[in-house]
Amino acid sequence: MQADKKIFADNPAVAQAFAEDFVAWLETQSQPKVTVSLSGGSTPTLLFEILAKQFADKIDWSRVHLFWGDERCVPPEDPQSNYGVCKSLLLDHVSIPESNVHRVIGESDPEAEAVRYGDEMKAHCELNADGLPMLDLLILGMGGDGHTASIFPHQIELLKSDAICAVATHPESGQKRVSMTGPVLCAAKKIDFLVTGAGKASVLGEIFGKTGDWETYPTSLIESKGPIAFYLDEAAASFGK
Ligand SMILES: O=C(O)[C@H](O)[C@@H](O)[C@H](O)[C@H](O)COP(=O)(O)O
Repeated sequence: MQADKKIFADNPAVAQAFAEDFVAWLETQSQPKVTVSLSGGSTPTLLFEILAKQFADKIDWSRVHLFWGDERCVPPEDPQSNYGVCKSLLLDHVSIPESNVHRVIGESDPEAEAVRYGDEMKAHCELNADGLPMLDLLILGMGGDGHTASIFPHQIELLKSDAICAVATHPESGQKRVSMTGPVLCAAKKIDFLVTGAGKASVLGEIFGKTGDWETYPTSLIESKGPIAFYLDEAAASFGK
């Protein structure tokens, strides 16, 4: 994996820096419609708050179309819902048209929703030569087991799926998720990982050093024709110490 590492003091500093870079990047995008896929979990919550508090009126939200790299198969009011968390921290505080928010319908049947969401992505994203949706920006997180989106090590074959989205299962809880698959993640024009906390350091060290079990981590195998950057706090980046 060829990736640029941007290291900041702590999670708030990562979120602030990424928010500023995101706004600056948006200004470089000349296309009328910009497609952005958000990560889930806890890491991006600070970013959502900063975008809502500091940048609500500095972004032309009418241009921004939001997707989710993965979603838990729960209704939006469930605290586990990635969309639900983003709605309460960001979407309810900015003037983004509802039609620009492409949530995974977590309360639907997972297999049917995986198909529907793939179709929605194809309808709203530019397609590459293989007919895959090409996101302008893909924001990803990484779990302590090296998973990204909801592609976990025990289902690493989802990195090669020929479906746009697939139903994944959390290895401990068994929770079903709808996740973008590897080819779609890797089709993105630009990929930014937000990874913070000491719990991610050892896996990151294996990934960047190509040591230990690095090849078993889905995050290791995310490639892109465009730039990949890791926004890290010092705790996550402490593998180099
Ligand atoms: O739905 C999800 O959980 C994710 O999208 C997942 O890939 C997440 O980014 C990582 O598990 C990191 O989660 P934390 O930010 O909570 O550490």
